[in-house]
Amino acid sequence: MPKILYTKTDEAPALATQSFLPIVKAFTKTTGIQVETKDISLAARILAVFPDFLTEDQKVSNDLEELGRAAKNPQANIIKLPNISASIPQLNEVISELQNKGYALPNYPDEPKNDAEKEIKSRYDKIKGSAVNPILREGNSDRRAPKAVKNYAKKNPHTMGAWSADSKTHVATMEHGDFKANEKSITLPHATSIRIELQKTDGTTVVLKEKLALLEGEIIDATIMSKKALLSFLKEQLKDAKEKGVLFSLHMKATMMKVSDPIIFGHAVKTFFADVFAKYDTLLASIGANANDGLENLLNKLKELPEDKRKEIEADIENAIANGPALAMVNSEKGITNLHVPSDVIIDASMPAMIRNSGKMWNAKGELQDTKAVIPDSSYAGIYSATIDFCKKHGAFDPTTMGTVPNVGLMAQKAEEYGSHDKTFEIVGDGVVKVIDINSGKTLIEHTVEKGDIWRMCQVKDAPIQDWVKLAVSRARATNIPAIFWLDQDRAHDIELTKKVNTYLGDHDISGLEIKILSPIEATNYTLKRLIKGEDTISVSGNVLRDYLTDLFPILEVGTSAKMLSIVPLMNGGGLFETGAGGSAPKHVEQFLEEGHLRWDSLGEFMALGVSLEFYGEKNNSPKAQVLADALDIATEKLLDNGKSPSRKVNEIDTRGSHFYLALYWAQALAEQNEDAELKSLFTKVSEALNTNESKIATELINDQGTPKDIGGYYLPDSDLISKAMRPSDTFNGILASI
Ligand SMILES: NC(=O)C1=CN([C@@H]2O[C@H](COP(=O)(O)OP(=O)(O)OC[C@H]3O[C@@H](n4cnc5c(N)ncnc54)[C@H](OP(=O)(O)O)[C@@H]3O)[C@@H](O)[C@H]2O)C=CC1
Ligand SMILES: O=C(O)CCC(=O)C(=O)O
Ligand SMILES: [Mg+2]
Repeated sequence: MPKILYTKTDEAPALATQSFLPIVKAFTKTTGIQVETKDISLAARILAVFPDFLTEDQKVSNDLEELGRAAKNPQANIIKLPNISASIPQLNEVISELQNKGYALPNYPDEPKNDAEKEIKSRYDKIKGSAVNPILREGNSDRRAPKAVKNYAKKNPHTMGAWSADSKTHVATMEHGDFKANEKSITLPHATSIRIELQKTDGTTVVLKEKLALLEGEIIDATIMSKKALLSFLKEQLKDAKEKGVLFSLHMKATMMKVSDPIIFGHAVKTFFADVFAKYDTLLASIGANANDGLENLLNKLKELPEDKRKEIEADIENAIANGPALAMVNSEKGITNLHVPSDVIIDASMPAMIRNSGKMWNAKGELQDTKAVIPDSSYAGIYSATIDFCKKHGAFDPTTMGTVPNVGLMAQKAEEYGSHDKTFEIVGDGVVKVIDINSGKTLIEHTVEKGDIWRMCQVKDAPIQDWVKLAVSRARATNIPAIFWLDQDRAHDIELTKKVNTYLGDHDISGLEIKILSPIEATNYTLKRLIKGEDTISVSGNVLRDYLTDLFPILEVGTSAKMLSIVPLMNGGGLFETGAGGSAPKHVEQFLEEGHLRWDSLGEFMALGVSLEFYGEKNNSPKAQVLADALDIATEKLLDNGKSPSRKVNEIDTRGSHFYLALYWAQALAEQNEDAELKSLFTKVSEALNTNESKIATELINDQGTPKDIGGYYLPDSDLISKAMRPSDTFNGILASI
């Protein structure tokens, strides 16, 4: 029996699910469509891999593994909500919450002392960071702002901070010694297996990866970030930020690049607090303080020291903050800086937010200030400097007139950096890292390295590239919009990819289409020039740029990436429908717990459900599914037009109210359609009941706001408490139950 698999995740989206899913189930039930939930929350993913530490009734199924298998099934129909990609501080928090709830899980062993601890660490390391998306993404991505969303933004523009030509905001990126500069790439002429080893100058060899099977036509590349070059770059930038009087901010993706980026983040922390680390080096090591986990972790670890010592170090830290360049703040009221938690500032969302805010970030006084955005690796930093330069010249973008930039992104089968963490290493000693073909014994790629350098290898299989080119051509054809491949002829990897793009474009009829290959900086300028004229341009990009561009353009165009339609046509024939393009917005939970108001916008869920139902209808020859999908589309558009999206302020419509209005409009559209008499008659009654009770339900939902909420936990909240909190209208619940 075909099903729609709906994911239960974390934080705000998981709260929203508790209110939205009962509506979905009530509406689909009558048509025989089954909607099944799969729990891929961070807590469930941990419990699933530690059964040996749990009692029988605490054990849970491994839903992520099941979903990963389902994604390869031609029948797959998966709705995927954003989930937490956990940093180490988040991992420690969830473990401690679960332990307090009676789950006898082991601690995360930062520095494992024996084989048992190594094994535990390796289980946790697989859960850490972006551990869900790469497993489900068995296809490339098609993300765009639907017409209704774009039209709504044009009529109801979000605020955009003005830009001035003399803004001191800029991007700082490395000019040598980084991943881009050191990249080497090859395309494999035939399938083989490789071994990765570090041959140290002292004559010993460390095997970094025993064996990795590669397919014919697969592109691999390897590169290093030189520690020395990075440290001198960071030092220079700190000095320059102070001299120029701009905020120092670091923008990384410590979640997705879970091995490399926390190390780079840690170097920034150690460079900023160089005096503190020099003075207390051994002491800090003895309490297990790890700069890679951020300043907050360091401050927490200090609590293990005698009070006078703790105070002394805290004073030195404060002193360093006072004497260093001003730091960009994540929360100025609480004193949380850009260097506190590696997962607080995530580049895909943080850079667009800054650009939308006149290129400014918050300083310690809670005021906006020009910023130095430090993005150490220069592979992709240029797209942000080009956008910033563009804004300095042309002023802020105007949502009422600007065009749109849909994206076709290469990501299938862990393409490009996604998943590269199993092939990323912090080098333990000087020497040479070699990628060796096990069959021929030949060295395919080698790099001379120094202790502390970060070496990383990425792969892209051939079939995903073919699929990506095909998707790009089909989107260009369907929309008649120019499609630009963002590929850099100065990067070894992109040169290999370009050869394939040129070959595979030959497999398609591209007559009459405008298809170009431009470097990321050229592509940015080309796209932005068109954008301000109201012209649309498809960006066809690799995985990292897919991530960056699908927050950048949505945030500028429609105010948030939550409103994106995000489709992943799976290579085996199924469909994965991601909701929005953004994250799990932890700030929203905080507000919900304090004020009982949830501002999560579920538009992404509404649209994902729409395309999922449509896909269900086509796959299973189910006209009823199509009727539901068409009615949902009408309802979503009406919701936008009538301003029934969640407000940011307490005592105004929130996520729950917005779900109610979706249900009301969905029922109305089903009552008004004439394609399915059975659905028409059923939903005429539902629609009448919802209409009659509209103001009563809306009032019940608003009246529930304004007081703190207790949901019994953060990572593993109590499902009864959440359900109670998210479904406070008895009237609405009663009508749903009657369907
Ligand atoms: N696909 C996935 O599974 C993804 C998961 N993540 C994870 O999400 C977490 C937070 O990531 P971060 O990069 O900060 O990105 P977020 O997208 O969560 O946050 C950026 C800001 O965007 C706005 N926003 C995003 N989604 C919505 C929504 N549905 N409704 C209303 N506003 C929204 C909010 O702004 P404001 O509150 O100012 O209105 C929010 O603070 C991390 O754990 C990260 O790993 C991130 C990206 C994708
Ligand atoms: O997997 C993740 O951690 C983030 C994914 C993401 O940001 C995206 O796909 O846009
Ligand atoms: Mg993203």
